[in-house]
Amino acid sequence: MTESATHSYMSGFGNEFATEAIPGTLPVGRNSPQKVAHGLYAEQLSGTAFTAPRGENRRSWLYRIRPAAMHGRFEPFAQPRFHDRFGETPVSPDQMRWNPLPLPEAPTDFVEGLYTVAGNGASDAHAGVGIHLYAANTAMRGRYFYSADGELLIVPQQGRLRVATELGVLDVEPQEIVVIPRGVRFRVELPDGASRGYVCENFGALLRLPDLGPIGSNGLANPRDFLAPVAAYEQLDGGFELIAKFGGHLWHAPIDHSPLDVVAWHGNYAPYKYDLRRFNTIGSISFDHPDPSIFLVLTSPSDTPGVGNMDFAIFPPRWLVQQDTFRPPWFHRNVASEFMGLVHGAYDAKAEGFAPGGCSLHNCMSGHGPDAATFEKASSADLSKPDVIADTMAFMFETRGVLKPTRQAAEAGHRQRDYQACWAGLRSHFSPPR
Ligand SMILES: O=C(O)Cc1cc(O)ccc1O
Ligand SMILES: [Fe+2]
Repeated sequence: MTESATHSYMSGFGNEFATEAIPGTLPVGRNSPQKVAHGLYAEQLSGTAFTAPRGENRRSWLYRIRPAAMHGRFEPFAQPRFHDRFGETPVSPDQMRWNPLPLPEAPTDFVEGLYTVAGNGASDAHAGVGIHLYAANTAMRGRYFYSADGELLIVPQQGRLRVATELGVLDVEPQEIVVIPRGVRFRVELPDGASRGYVCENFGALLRLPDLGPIGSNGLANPRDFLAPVAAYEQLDGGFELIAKFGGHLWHAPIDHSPLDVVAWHGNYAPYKYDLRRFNTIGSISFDHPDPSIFLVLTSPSDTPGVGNMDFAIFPPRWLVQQDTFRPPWFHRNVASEFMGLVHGAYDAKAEGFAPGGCSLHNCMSGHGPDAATFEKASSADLSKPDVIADTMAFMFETRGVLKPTRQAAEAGHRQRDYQACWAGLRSHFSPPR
């Protein structure tokens, strides 16, 4: 177990964990005894099909004060900025970029602050993603949320998050990520007040560590650096609200107690966090800039081998030593679609305009790459010296399907209408031999 400021964690990706806030709560040698210790209810939470292969099978057993079934009737919940209405306008192949989502002035909690940018697939078909931003300034009070549509990969950019979940509490800061499994109920507190970040709602297969192939048995994100919370429960009665995202719509139901009432749990379906600064970055030490798959942290596979429903890659600090090489990302067009965000610092393909908290979208086969200033600089850089890319953390949600912006994102005031101008200065240098 490792200690954070106030909470303990258990380490390892997808382990079979067992944790008790009150010792002696977990049944021994069975999951569902006739009577659970301390008068608790036993409840199974399945994240994969019952019959999924053992290596992919995820479920946890929760021992709780009241079962999750206990709440009032769901009614529609109005939060018009958070939804699955991707591609309401014709999806243009334009490269797109946005300034950071403005921070709210009125009191806004995490759920109220969610803002959908783009997405693909369909949550009810368990394929695709929703990509959202959040900008919030107040803790969720008396309110709990879960998404039945997908697991939530949260990438804070400004401000720490305290994520109190059914399975325990996670403290997360910028340059860390947290993943909340589909269905897990949680509340977000904002210890630093105004906070902003990115969320990938993964409708597809659960995120997992990629295979390492010839890299070997270590490297990239190492399993032991993933941290799951220890059991922590609150025993609270009151007039609370349970908000659900289900089928692309938001719903709320009254609940007369806190659903974060799990005293002990065991299993391998749990929230986790990971510090991106622990990533063991691997790159070229000879020539050429490698494909960004070398920077893969987590992947949600699709049904086609080697093709991700969603890949989460980062562009962390690293040394560049390649010889006879244009060192920054090359110009390219891909079959995959790329949503990028910047947590911290500057990104090595863009000298200007890609601000921390901002985002960009380069869809299937839309040409992109270094801006004109980056190209000029890197084309004449002195390659006899290594370059260090320090103090930076960019990331990419890369998807198999086209990312369709929402109307609000396509028409947003913070969209950079002149984004294409960053390549306008790339002149023709062609001089054929005479
Ligand atoms: O477009 C981008 O900036 C992301 C990216 C980075 C890289 O190093 C190689 C390919 C790629 O798509
Ligand atoms: Fe790219």
